Amino acid sequence: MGGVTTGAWIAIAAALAVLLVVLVVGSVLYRRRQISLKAPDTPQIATEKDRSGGYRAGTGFSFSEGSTATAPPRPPAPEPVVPKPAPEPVVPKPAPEPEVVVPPAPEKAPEPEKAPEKPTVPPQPVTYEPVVAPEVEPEPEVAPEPEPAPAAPVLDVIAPTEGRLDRLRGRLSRSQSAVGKSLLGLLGGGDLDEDSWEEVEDTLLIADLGSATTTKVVTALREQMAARSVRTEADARALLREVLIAELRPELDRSIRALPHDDHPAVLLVVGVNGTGKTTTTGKLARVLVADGRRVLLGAADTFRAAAADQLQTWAERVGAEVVRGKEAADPAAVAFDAVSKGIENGVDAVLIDTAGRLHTKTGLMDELGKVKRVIEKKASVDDVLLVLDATIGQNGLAQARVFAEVVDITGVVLTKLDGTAKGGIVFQVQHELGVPVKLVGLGEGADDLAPFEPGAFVDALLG
Ligand SMILES: Nc1nc2c(ncn2[C@@H]2O[C@H](COP(=O)(O)OP(=O)(O)OP(=O)(O)O)[C@@H](O)[C@H]2O)c(=O)[nH]1
Repeated sequence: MGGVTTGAWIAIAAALAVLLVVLVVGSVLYRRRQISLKAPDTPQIATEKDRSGGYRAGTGFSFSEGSTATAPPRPPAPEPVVPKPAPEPVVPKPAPEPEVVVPPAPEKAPEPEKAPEKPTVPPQPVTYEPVVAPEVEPEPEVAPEPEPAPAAPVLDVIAPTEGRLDRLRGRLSRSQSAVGKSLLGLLGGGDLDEDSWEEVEDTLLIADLGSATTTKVVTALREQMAARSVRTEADARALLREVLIAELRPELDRSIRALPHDDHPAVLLVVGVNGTGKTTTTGKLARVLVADGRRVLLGAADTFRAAAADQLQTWAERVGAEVVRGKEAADPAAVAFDAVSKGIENGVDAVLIDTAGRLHTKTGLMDELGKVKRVIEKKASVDDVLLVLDATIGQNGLAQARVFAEVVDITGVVLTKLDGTAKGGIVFQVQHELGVPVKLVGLGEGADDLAPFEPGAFVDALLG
C-alpha cells in the first residue's frame, strides 16, 4: 500500500512538473506574441503612410506631380519645428498625451525594493529606512515627468482624409437640394410645356450655373427627354445626373500637385481675395498633407495683416508644420522666397504659400502676385496655383476669378463655404470660364471641413 502511495505521489509530482513547464512555456509564448504585435505596430503604420506617392482613393484626396515614384521615405512624425507648443489653439483632444504620461507611473511604482539601498548613505538607523524610503521614492518618479513637456507640442487629431466628401456630403445637400428638388419636380412629370422649360432654366440660373451652362444643360435635357421616355422622377434624376456631371467635365485632372520633386519640395501658391477662406484653406490643406505623412511648410506671404500670419502660424502649430513669416509689411515676395528656400533646406515635401489678396487696385495685385511668383521661381517652380473663391458670393466670385486669372496662371480652384449656400452652381461657371478644374471644396469652418471635389458626388448632393 505504502509503495503504491509513494508511486502515486511521484506520478502526481511528475504531472504537476509537466503542467508547470507547459504553463511557463505558454506564458512566454503569449508574452512574445504580445510584444511582437505592439512594437512594429507604430513604425509600420508610419512607413505605410509615408509611401503615399500618387495616393488615390475613392473619395479621398488625390496628389500628383513631383516624381511620384521617388516620393521620399521621410518619417511622417512632424517635428515640432515651431518651438512654441501652441497653447490656445489646441483642440480638446490631447487624449493620447495624458495617457502616455500615465503608464510610466505603474511601472516605476514597484521600485520600492531598490530604494532601501540608496538611503543608506545618510545616517545609519536602518530601522527607519522603510519610513523614509516611501517618501524619498516618489520624487525620482516625479522628476521624469517633465519629459513630456518639451516633446509635447500637443498636435491636433486630424480627421481621416478618405471618404471625407461622403461625411461632408450632408452639408452640401442641405443647402443645395432645393434646387435639385424643384428640377426633379419639373422634369419628373414627362412632357414639359414651354413655361415649364422656362422654369427649369430659371432654376438653373438662380443656382448660379450661369447662362452659358444653363443653355447647354437645357438643350441637352430637351434632346434627351425627347429621345428617351422620361416618365418618373427616377428617370428624370438619372437624366439630370448624367447631363450635369458631363457639364462638370469629370475628365479634368483634379489632383493637388503637392508631391515633392526629386530635389525640392512641391510649391503651391494659394491666392484669392481676403475673406474668401484663403488662410483657412491653406491650413486645412496642410492638415490633409500631414495626415498623409507629408512634411509641410507654410509661408505667410500675406504680410499686410499680422493677424493673417498669426492665423497661419496657429494652423501650422496645430499639425506640427513649419512656418515662415515675415515682419508686418515685409515684402510678400521676400517671405515667399524665404519659405521656399527653407523648405528646400529642410527637405520638406510641400511648401504652401498663403498670399494677400487685396483687390483695391488691380495693378497693385498684379504687381504683387506676379512678383511673388517670379521670385519663387528663382528657387523652384510653382506646381499649383489654387484660387480660393467664396461660393456664397456667386457672380462676384466669378468677377474675382477673372482678375486673378489675368494675373497668374490659375491651375485649380477651391470653392469655399459651399455649406452655406444654394448657389453651388458657380462650380459650373468657374470651370467653364477659367477652363480650370475645381479641385477642392470647403464645407464648413471646422479644421477638417475640406474635401476633394468630385462631380458625381456634387451632383448627387445637388439632387438631394
Ligand atoms: N462656413 C464656412 N466658412 C468658411 C469656410 N472656409 C473658410 N470659412 C470662414 O471664412 C472666414 C474667412 O476665412 P479666412 O481663411 O480668414 O479668409 P482669408 O481669405 O484668408 O482672409 P484673410 O484672413 O483676411 O487673409 C473664416 O471665418 C473661416 O472660418 C467654409 O468652407 N465654410
